[in-house]
Amino acid sequence: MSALEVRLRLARGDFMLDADLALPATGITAIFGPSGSGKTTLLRCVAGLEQAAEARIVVDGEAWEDSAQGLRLPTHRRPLGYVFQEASLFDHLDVAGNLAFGRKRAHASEPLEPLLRLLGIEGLLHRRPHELSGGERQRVAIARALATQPRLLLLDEPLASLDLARRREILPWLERLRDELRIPMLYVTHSGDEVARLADHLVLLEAGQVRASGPLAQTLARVDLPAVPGEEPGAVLEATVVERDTHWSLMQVRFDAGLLWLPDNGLPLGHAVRVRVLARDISIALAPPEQSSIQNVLPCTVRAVAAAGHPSQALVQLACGESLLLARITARAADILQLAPGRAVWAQVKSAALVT
Ligand SMILES: Nc1ncnc2c1ncn2[C@@H]1O[C@H](COP(=O)(O)OP(=O)(O)OP(=O)(O)O)[C@@H](O)[C@H]1O
Repeated sequence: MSALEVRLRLARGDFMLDADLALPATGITAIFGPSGSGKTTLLRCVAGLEQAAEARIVVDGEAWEDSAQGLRLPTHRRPLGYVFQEASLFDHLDVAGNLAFGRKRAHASEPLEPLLRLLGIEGLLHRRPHELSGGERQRVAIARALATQPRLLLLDEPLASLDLARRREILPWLERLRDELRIPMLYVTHSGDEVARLADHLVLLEAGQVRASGPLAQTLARVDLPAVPGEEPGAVLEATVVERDTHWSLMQVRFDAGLLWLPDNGLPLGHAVRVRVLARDISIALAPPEQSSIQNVLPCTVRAVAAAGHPSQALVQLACGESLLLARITARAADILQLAPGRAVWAQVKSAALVT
């Protein structure tokens, strides 16, 4: 049995949302897809703010909605937290007042201190919302959503109204939530960077249909999924910082099957990182190159080859140990190299970056 079951069918004019998802009990599930694909509608249905013609929503064994049984809990009886794009805090209350709001009705009695520490807002309790930066406001909004001890946290583009600097500031806090909270989080986003950095599980929506739902790394490396406009396909590797070359400002990370040099961003040795390698930054050779400007060369096996949008392009899935990579090359090159599943090749990684 899955910890979070979401089955929905809802028609709205030409738009039809049709989802049947079994999602993990903890961690961040990113709901990703183009504008208008139904991401917000899906979240609103889970929250009971929108009524689907057919719905079955089960959280940790408890049915919140089951249209076949005539069951539908109203929103206020669903133990969930909801975080919106704009932090909707009460201006007339300070942070402490905002956090206290709703706790009584939810019978939430656990102390707030661990939550304040988790989001780094212990020092902000007596400030009013207008005395907070955008990033602090959003951290308080997340804390308020969690203060009622929900069984599910919904986040609808929580970083979309923040500038790049504020987004970078808040991402580490979201990573801590992902690693420490024991409830599922559904996280709607437009941003491939946020997906790569935060998600454990990825749901890809297209025109109301679920095109993919699966663990992040495997799903990002699929060659059969539609391109999301404005997003370059690419894979994510879980790695650890193992060495640095201060002379050239580089650091080396180890993933399960090899090593990569990346621009040094100062993280300490031993630190766990996610590395994003875009498909356009990988080229493929049949033999290890002897003299090349490319420092990162990995032995791989071709797993799949598929058309990639434009007829001149091919997308190649490569297995490197247990990890998967994606390469975008020309269809002509794929033909000349006779790339087919099982072929041993060398992936030259032109550039890889930490997800920041
Ligand atoms: N209140 C509404 N009344 C009628 N149609 C709506 C309403 N809200 C959304 N829609 C339509 O429902 C579909 C799904 O919208 P939804 O907001 O869920 O998409 P989304 O993936 O969250 O988009 P975005 O990323 O732009 O926020 C779209 O076709 C949209 O035009």
